[in-house]
Amino acid sequence: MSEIICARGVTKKYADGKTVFSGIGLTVSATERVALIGSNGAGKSTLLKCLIGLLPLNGGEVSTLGESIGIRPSSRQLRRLRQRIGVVFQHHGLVSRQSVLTNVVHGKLGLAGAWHAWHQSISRQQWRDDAHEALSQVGLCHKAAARADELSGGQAQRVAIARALVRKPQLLIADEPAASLDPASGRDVMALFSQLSQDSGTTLIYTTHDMDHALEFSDRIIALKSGSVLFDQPTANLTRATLQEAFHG
Ligand SMILES: Nc1ncnc2c1ncn2[C@@H]1O[C@H](COP(=O)(O)OP(=O)(O)OP(=O)(O)O)[C@@H](O)[C@H]1O
Repeated sequence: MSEIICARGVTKKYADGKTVFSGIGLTVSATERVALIGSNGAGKSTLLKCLIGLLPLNGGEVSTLGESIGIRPSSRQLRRLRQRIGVVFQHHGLVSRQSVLTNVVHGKLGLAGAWHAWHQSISRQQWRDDAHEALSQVGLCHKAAARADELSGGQAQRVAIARALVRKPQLLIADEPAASLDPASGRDVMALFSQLSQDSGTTLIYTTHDMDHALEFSDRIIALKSGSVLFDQPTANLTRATLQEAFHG
């Protein structure tokens, strides 16, 4: 299987001088579903952002989707990279007063030639068609005309997933996508992510504190602890007891 992420010796410090992690190495293969676990402050979100160029590194190298991100990636490299990645955060970040469809169309912004395309009515219709398709993938076509602030938390998170999918990404990144949802809605959202990534062969990397979500929806689990990788194993080799080590002591 081809590698789509290869990180070596990755070190990250924030401006206050605190080192979040150092010397992290990992690879992710195409079509893998990877759960990143660890207790609060372990550095999961920071590592995700480093892997996709949202945060600069202080040391080491990352190659993601063929783009080498060193300490100073060019803005062109970062733009190319971001066009091929869909990101979903814990808080959906929808524009509350706009329709669900418009929110999904927003996922197209930032793609190459997006503003030029928007000024051509054929492309605009194409974008709406793509947004409807993404909404049907998350089972919410019937909500296309609703305002975003009329949705439940679980529905809003599914719309955020559709907004990421409308870019037809090669890599889906989800930072605690279920953390603000009730247990049933959270599980539904994770099951949806997992299914969509398997159906389309899209690589999925997500962070979670929920051991069931890690065990049920990943092929591999990477645990961060005390600034380094505690373990990086196929999920089939792991038990709840091993996962607990990532959260205690
Ligand atoms: N912008 C920032 N400036 C300074 N320190 C930061 C910043 N963002 C995060 N940190 C610190 O970096 C460390 C790792 O934070 P990060 O959010 O990556 O951890 P996490 O594992 O995702 O935590 P959680 O599970 O609570 O979301 C924490 O100590 C945090 O306080």
